[in-house]
Amino acid sequence: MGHGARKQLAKLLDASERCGDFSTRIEMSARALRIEVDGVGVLPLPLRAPVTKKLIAQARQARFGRGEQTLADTSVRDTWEITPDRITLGGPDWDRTLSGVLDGVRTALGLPPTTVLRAEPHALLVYGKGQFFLPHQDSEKDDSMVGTLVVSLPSHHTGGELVVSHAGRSVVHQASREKLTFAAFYADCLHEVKPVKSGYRVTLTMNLLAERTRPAGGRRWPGRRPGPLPDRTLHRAGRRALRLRQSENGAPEPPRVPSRPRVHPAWPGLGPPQGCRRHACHPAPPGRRAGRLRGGPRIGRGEGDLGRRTALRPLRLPRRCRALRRLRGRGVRG
Ligand SMILES: O=C(O)CCC(=O)C(=O)O
Ligand SMILES: [Fe+2]
Repeated sequence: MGHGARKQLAKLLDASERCGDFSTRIEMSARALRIEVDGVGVLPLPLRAPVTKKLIAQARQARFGRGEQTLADTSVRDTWEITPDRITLGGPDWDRTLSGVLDGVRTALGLPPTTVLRAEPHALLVYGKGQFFLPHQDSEKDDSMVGTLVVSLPSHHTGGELVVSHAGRSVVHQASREKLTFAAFYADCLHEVKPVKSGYRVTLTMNLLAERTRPAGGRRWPGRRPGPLPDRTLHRAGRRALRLRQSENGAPEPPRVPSRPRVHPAWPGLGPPQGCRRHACHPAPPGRRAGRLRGGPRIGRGEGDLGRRTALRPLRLPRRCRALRRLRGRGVRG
């Protein structure tokens, strides 16, 4: 990792010591990543239109989950998708860069230093002009998933901002044209991709997994093998992070809603790819519904302002991750 990148991380770590946030963003040199896609080859970064068009030729319409269904509905999600089994990530500095980013993310999100984060590729997404993804939450594939890491590959484009919201606050992540942009957020955050206005936006989405713990001094716990992060450890970590955020924001504890059954994996027939994460979009409760995802008036293509976004909030609570929701007493899943 270069000097500049190290300085940037140090600054980020320092700043975030004081306050864990629900989303964070880090930029890194594009030289850190070598990304190869089956049928296209190694992607030259920054991406240019001819290569991006080759990616689209290899992609399929992206899907999402709603209730028991898996849908490809371009009024909700309009983007191209390449599955992770067709992507190879590498480069001499990639592992070190990613691990530095994950350290920064862990600290910025207010997770304790004993948490070890891992990022697992989920999909390569290509958004052309007018393409978008309406507000939604990402589902967790297992207990260790705590959030999402979106790696935007550098490309010339306008629009296509990633807007992440939680407890009445929103942050907007605009991808760099020259650098890799890493945006991370907790799994309970509502987020959307605004319509791309020009050019192409290309992202690699990754599941953020909290896999094991290590002692604050950097040594492994004696006698412990790496494995899933114990639930209770994650509960405590998230509870502290949540309290910190709530006391800093003055935000009230979110209301509780009844639990809903889990849904089936969102890739029927295809078999769940490794690291599959489901996308769930849920209409708001009746009475608060300004637009519906199915039937009746629809939300405009990606034009949800904050009010509309609120109206489309999922029927479940903000919660850090599946492991943490027991903290709040409810297993609510879309
Ligand atoms: O492309 C992005 O920035 C985010 C995509 C997304 O939200 C998802 O795949 O769940
Ligand atoms: Fe998402």
